[in-house]
Amino acid sequence: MQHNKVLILDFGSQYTQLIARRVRELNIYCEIHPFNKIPVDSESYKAVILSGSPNSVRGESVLHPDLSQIRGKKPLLAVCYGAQYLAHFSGGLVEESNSREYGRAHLSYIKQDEDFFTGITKGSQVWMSHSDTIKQLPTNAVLIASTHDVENAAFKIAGETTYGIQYHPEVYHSTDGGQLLQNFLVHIAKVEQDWTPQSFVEESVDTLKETLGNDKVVLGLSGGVDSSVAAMLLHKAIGKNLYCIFVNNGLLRKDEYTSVLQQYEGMGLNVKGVDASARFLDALASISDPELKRKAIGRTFIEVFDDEAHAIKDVKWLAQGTIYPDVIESVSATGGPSATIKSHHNVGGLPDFMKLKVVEPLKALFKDEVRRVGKSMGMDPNILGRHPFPGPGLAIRILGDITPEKVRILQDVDAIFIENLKSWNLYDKVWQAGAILLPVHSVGVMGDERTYEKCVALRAVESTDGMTADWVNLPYEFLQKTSNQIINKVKGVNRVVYDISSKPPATIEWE
Ligand SMILES: Nc1ncnc2c1ncn2[C@@H]1O[C@H](COP(=O)(O)OP(=O)(O)OP(=O)(O)O)[C@@H](O)[C@H]1O
Ligand SMILES: O=c1[nH]c(=O)c2[nH+]cn([C@@H]3O[C@H](COP(=O)(O)O)[C@@H](O)[C@H]3O)c2[nH]1
Ligand SMILES: NC(=O)CC[C@H](N)C(=O)O
Ligand SMILES: [Mg+2]
Repeated sequence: MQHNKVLILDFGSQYTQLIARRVRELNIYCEIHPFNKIPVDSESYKAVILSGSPNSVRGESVLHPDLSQIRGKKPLLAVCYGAQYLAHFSGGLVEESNSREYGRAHLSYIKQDEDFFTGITKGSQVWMSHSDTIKQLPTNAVLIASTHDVENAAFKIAGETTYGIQYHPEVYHSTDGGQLLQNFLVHIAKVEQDWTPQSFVEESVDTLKETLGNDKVVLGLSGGVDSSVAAMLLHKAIGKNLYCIFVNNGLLRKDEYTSVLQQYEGMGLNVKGVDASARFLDALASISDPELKRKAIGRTFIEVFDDEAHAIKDVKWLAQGTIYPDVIESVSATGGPSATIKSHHNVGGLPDFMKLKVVEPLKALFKDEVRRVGKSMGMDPNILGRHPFPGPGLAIRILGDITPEKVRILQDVDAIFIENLKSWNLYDKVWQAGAILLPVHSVGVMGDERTYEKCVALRAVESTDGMTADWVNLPYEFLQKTSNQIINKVKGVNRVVYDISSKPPATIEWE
């Protein structure tokens, strides 16, 4: 079945992914493409949204796509830069605004009987983020909304289903933003809301059957949400031809290797556990630099995987749990190089010598959608609700070099922290949590004796996608009990601290 789909053209706004999420929340499928790479089958999209941009339509940094196949031919919604772009190139006037406008504003005027604003009333809060402003609309444009400071806050082009808005309906602080997107997509553009987890599962299974036929597929299973859901989908499509490999890299959480293997047993999956702890710890011996650690782990994963794949006769495909943010993070609208903050390990990017074709059934989904898809296949909520856990595992939470003793200490500390979060009903309220072993010794006193032992940090963050995050305000009493338990029970630790840094400027992991 061909879905109704919406095209989002990205001009590099920090909010472009949010536009996609809000559209998907309406059960409408959408794709983000760079503004200068409009898909050749653009006629197959039912509506188009132009994103905002850090650039300006004035001067040299203008981003100028050819919209001749789109404009006037299908419903078009232009947000912020998009709206300025429409105005500027259709005879309007865009100028630098006297005062830059960021944050909260309220609609002070809405044109009567305007379908675009059905269900939205004067006073509605909207979120602004711009320094240019549309001083004058094109002559064929009709003003449909204003705020106190921005007269031309929304307009439509007469005779077309083309709309421009200066504010950002995609950010959650625009209170009626979801309603506005629904008005535009469902009522004006008549896009059907047919994108549901059930339909996704049915169609993916059909497509996978067709693509993979009778071929064998190997999948790296981590116990995490993404690879587990990918495994279930593939299992539905190809059954016994799916070979899952779960690697113990010696850097998993306490007892995770056995508990995850047990969890998978109940799901009917064909999972092979490979205990490669010694190989990973060897590869990491005396390495302290974070990037070198990540590289050593990535390399060892590939070696282990290569060995295992060779043991399966005639395997043709490698399946991966890649999700949408992984895909779009690597596409930059303006093509500029972005800085490497951390080399994320992935069993992806396999070297050519492995000669496997890659299949990625979740590559169009956001994390919350992956969870919904898993739920619709009846998967264990304990797997779906798990906090994300990085592939390099505890290696990037042990600052400095790694020894089996340090791994054991951190596993014990982490287990107490996570167990307590669960028993205090805090686990599901936190997006990700873990402990970090610091390369610091400090003086303490235990039973009247001087100690000189290790210090651990606890970190718990809230986030939607890991791109930005804030530390969680955990109850003092919880922190008090947890710290006490850790120091009393884990030998070698005499001090616990709590990380109160947001991302940015810190990252979630310490390495
Ligand atoms: N211990 C492991 N054994 C086998 N494959 C692994 C292991 N750790 C990671 N991988 C592979 O690396 C991929 C990337 O890991 P990542 O942590 O981003 O995703 P995930 O574990 O599936 O989900 P989550 O983000 O919820 O942890 C996984 O999908 C999996 O294919
Ligand atoms: O599979 C992974 N391989 C990695 O190399 C890796 N590094 C960080 N992470 C996870 O990504 C999210 C963002 O982490 P940072 O703020 O530390 O960059 C957080 O959820 C991290 O746990 C990784 N996941
Ligand atoms: N958020 C945006 O799209 C901003 C557009 C333009 N760069 C401005 O500052 O007005
Ligand atoms: Mg993981």
